[in-house]
Amino acid sequence: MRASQKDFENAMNQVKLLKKDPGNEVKLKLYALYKQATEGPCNVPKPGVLDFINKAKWDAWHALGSLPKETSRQNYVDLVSSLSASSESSGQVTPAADRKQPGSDALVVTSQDGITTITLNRPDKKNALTPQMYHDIMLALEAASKDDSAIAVLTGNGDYYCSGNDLTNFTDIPPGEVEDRARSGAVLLRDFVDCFIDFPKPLVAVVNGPAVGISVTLLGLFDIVYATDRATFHTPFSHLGQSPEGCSSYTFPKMMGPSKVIFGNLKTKCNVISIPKATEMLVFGKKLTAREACTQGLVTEVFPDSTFQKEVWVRLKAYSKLPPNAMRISKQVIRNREKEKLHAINAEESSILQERWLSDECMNAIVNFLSKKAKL
Ligand SMILES: CCCC/C=C/CC(=O)SCCNC(=O)CCNC(=O)[C@H](O)C(C)(C)COP(=O)(O)OP(=O)(O)OC[C@H]1O[C@@H](n2cnc3c(N)ncnc32)[C@H](O)[C@@H]1OP(=O)(O)O
Repeated sequence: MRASQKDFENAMNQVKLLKKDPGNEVKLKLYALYKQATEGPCNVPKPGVLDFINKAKWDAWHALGSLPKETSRQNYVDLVSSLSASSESSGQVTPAADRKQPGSDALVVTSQDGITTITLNRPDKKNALTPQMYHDIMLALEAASKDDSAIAVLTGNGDYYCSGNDLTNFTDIPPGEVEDRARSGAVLLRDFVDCFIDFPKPLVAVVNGPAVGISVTLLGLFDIVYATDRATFHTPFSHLGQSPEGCSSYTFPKMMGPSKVIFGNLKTKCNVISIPKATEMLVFGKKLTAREACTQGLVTEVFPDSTFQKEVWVRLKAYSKLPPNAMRISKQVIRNREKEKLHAINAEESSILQERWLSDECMNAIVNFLSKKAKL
C-alpha cells in the first residue's frame, strides 16, 4: 500500500517526537527522502567542498537519482516508522540496523554483536558498484565510525564479492558532458577512497568470492582480509585502458615486496625473470588465487569455502568483544603516519584515472564489454 500525503505529514511530525537523536546518517537520509518526495530529483548546484554540511545534504539528495516522488514518500514513512518503533522498544536507534537502506536495495547495512556489516547486494550483477552504492557506502562508513560497534565489515551477497566499478556507469553520457562526467567521477573516487583511508575502527573484508578492480585495490586499506578459497583477485586495468586506484600503486608494491628474482634452470639457460608481483597484477592484470594473494600479503587468511562463513564470523564476534578504544588507538598508531601520504596518492591516482577515462583505449574496452565482445 502506498503512503498517502497524510501518512507523510504524520511521519514528519513523528520525527520531531523521536526520543533519541537518530544520528547524522539517518538524518541525511530523512532529509534526502523529504526533498525527493516534495521536490523530485536534486536540481540545485552542488555546494563547494568546504561547505561540509550542505555538501553532505546535497550528496544524500543527489544519490537518490531519479527515485520517484511516491517511492521517496513511502521510504520516508517506512524509515520514520522503523525509527519510532526502535526508539520505543529499545530506547536506542542503531543507524541502518538490520534493514535495507531506503532508496537503495543494493546495499544492506546491519549492526549486531558489536559489528557493523556493509553488504553489497547486487548478486545478479556480481555486486558491480553503481554511483549510488559509492555514496551509500560512504554514508555507511561515516555512520559506522560513530556508532557503538567495535569493528566494521564489508562483504558481498551471492557468488561474487564484487566485480568492481559498474561499467554501465560510462554509458548514456550526453555528448559534450564526457569531460564533466570524468571530472565528477574522479571526485567521487577520491572521496570514496578517502573514507577508507580515514576509517577509524578495525575494518575487515570478508571476501566471499571473486573480486575485481576497485574492490581488490581497496583491500590494501583494510586491517584484515579473510577470503574463501573460491575467491580470486583481479585488477585488469590495462585491459580496460585504465590505471590503478584505491592507493594500490603504493600499498601493493609495499606489501608484496620488491622484485622477486627467479633464476632459470641452469641446464636450459633461462633468462633471469624479475617482475615485482604488484606490477604483474596492476600492469599486466594477472589474476591471483586466494592462496597466492595470501602469500603476497594482500589476504590475511584463506578458509575452505564450505566453512568460510562459520569460521570467519566466530572469529569476528570474538574480536568485536575486545576493548573498542584500545583497538581504535592501536589502529591509529599503525596507520596514522601513512595517512597524509595515502591521501596524496589517492588524489594523484584519481586525477590520472580521470584522464584515462577519456582515452580511446578505455572507451573501446567499455564498448567491447557492453557489446559482450569482451569479458575478463
Ligand atoms: C567512480 C569510481 C570509479 C572506480 C573505478 C574502478 C575501476 C574498476 O573497478 S575496473 C573493474 C571493472 N570491472 C570489470 O571489468 C568486470 C566486468 N565483468 C566481467 O568481466 C564479468 O561480468 C565477470 C568476469 C565479472 C563475471 O562473468 P560471468 O560470466 O560469471 O557473469 P556475467 O554473465 O558476465 O555477469 C552477470 C551480469 O552482471 C553484469 N556485470 C558483471 N560485472 C559488471 C560490471 N563490472 N559492470 C557492469 N555489469 C557487470 C554482466 O554484464 C551480466 O549482466 P547481464 O545479466 O545483464 O548480461
